[in-house]
Amino acid sequence: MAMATRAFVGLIVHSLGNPDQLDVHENAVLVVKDGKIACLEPEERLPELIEQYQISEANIVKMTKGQFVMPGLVDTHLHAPQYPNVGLGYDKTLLEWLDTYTFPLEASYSDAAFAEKVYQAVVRRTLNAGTTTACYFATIHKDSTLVLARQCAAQGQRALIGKVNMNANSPDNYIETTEASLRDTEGFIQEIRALGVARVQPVITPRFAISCDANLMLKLGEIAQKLDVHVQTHISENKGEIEFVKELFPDCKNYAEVYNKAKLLTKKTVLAHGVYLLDEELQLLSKIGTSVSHCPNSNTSLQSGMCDVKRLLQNNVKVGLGTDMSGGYGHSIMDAMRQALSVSTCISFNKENYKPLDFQQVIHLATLGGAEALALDEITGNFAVGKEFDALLVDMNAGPSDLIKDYSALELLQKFVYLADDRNIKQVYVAGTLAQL
Ligand SMILES: O=c1[nH]c(=O)c2nc[nH]c2[nH]1
Ligand SMILES: [Zn+2]
Repeated sequence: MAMATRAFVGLIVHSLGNPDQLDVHENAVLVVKDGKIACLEPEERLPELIEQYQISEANIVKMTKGQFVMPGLVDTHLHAPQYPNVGLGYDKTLLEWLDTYTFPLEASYSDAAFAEKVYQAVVRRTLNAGTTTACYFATIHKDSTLVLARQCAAQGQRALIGKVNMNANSPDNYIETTEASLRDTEGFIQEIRALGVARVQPVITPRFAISCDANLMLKLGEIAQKLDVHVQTHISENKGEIEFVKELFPDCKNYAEVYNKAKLLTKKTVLAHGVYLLDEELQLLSKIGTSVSHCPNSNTSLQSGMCDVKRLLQNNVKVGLGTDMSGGYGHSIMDAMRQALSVSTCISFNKENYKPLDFQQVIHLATLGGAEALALDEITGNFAVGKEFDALLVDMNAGPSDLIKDYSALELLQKFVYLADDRNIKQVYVAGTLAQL
């Protein structure tokens, strides 16, 4: 059945690429045809557009006071298998946290039935919080990672999905040989592509430089190049981690160089955290077009440190937001926006003339910034004509917010950033299809 052509009428907000200033249309009409943005015009043109696009009355969504449409949220970094641990285990820092809580849980995804139960819940929970695009780490298990891909396909989430690679410094019950790691990675890429769902794609996922030896990383870099696949990993999250990487790779002048030597830094690579990246590393990322996923909740919860997003942006590094669940205790990019603001404010306390992030900038990072960070910005991230309609209908009359006076469009957006939760997300669309929440 052909997809209905729809019109959304009222307040429409998105980023055109300038993080400092959103593009706000107070009385607008957005037409969605075949799941894509057909036009964004002033409301006066509604009668003509109804005629031109043959839009039926039932497919005109008129927003009321307090409601608006914005692009869907992009989670550039989260771990689906860690969902059962969300909210647990923040008494340890990264390396001990991995050994104590995370690896034992992830090892249990050799059981695909367990994976099905968790992954169904993760996709549902994140979609319900407005995450229309998610970039997932799964585990080393190919078959249960495919379960996650099928869940995204079935529930209608746009996703990059990574079978994790780990052949070093890992527990005996959660490690793979180089041969198995490469075979299953290529097999996974073939099988996920065979699902034939364009919005669900693979991402090559060496866990981090501690869990993979140089040979495995180089082979993965070559696969990424050969098959034109996205890449994700972690970098410079924690001081102990950075020291260990230095010991393991004494010939590399910094952490980014380890990945660069392995051909893992590309325009389609996203690196999680980057709290302690050096200026020379930022210059390299900027030159290549590799991005950083900023995960403020995780960086605070695991006591990793404070990432200076302003500095990344000033160095022309692409940045998106990530929950890093369960390193972070939140599953929601609404939470990530708030935590990004808090961390940026804390950084400003120790710096002269430092202007912290503001609410418009975090909305940009959560939408178009995230899409750019995942190299998906030709498809999603804002309402440019021809992009897929990944969007939220937000209602600030619900949940924790009472609209007891008249608020301007920018005030409503501020309230969204500081107050909203899933009760404010009335509808979620991915590629024009309404998700069942
Ligand atoms: O926050 C993190 N979560 C993880 O699972 C992980 N693995 C390596 N480095 C990591 N950092
Ligand atoms: Zn992570």
